[in-house]
Amino acid sequence: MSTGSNTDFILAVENLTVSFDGFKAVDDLSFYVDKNEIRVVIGPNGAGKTTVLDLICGRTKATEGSIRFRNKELTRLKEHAIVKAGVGRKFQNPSIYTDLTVFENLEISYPSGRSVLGSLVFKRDPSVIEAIEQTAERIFLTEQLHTQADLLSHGQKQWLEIGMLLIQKPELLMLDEPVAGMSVTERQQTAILLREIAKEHTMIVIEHDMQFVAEIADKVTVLHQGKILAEGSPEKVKNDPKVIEVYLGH
Ligand SMILES: Nc1ncnc2c1ncn2[C@@H]1O[C@H](COP(=O)(O)OP(=O)(O)OP(=O)(O)O)[C@@H](O)[C@H]1O
Repeated sequence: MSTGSNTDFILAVENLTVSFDGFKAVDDLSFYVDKNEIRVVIGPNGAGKTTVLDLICGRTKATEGSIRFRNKELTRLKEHAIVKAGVGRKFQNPSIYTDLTVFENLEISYPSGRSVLGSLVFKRDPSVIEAIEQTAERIFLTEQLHTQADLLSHGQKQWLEIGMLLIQKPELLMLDEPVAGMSVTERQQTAILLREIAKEHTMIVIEHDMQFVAEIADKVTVLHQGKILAEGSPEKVKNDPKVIEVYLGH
């Protein structure tokens, strides 16, 4: 569990607003995330969850408000600069190189590792190999290290993409529905994996599966129409009549 308080938060989102042709998808939103916290964002379709992640990673520009990550203002930065500042994002569908092996996918993702085109004279650095092997072990893919990514199960592909993020050591990882399409066993393993990752990183996760949310979340933020409907422990949020009315009851 996170032991921090609002005085040592790593991410401070304040009065964040984005309008699309006058429609406020995110409306004067403020929330704070502690270091090593797993924050889960839930809410009905169209609540603004994905847009919040898009704003944090710079894919969408805010109309108003601020996003401070380790006291650095992100709203003025370009996407690549936000990645460089330590923010990694995984999208809903795995974006891995299907014709490469697990090893090669991780190698490409390693900072200053081999480029996609690769060079024939490229010599593998032992420290890179070690980082790849450690990451593969964490994401349960040691035995598949030299398997072509295309042949992995859907769940294993999701883990590989998490691994591709992890190897870049972002301080903040943002995951959009990481267990979508996974089997029950894969979900359980993913919960263990995320709790393990949270020892060294901070995470924001969008998720619908409330069982999974209860297993991983330190704190849950419930969005509705671009605003916070409720926030607190998974238990507190689950029993909130407003949350039951607009989301869980459906
Ligand atoms: N680039 C855009 N232009 C116009 N409208 C947009 C844009 N991006 C998002 N929206 C709108 O903003 C609202 C919030 O969308 P968003 O995808 O963030 O919701 P969500 O909570 O992630 O929903 P879901 O669970 O369905 O993914 C929706 O009404 C969506 O149509």
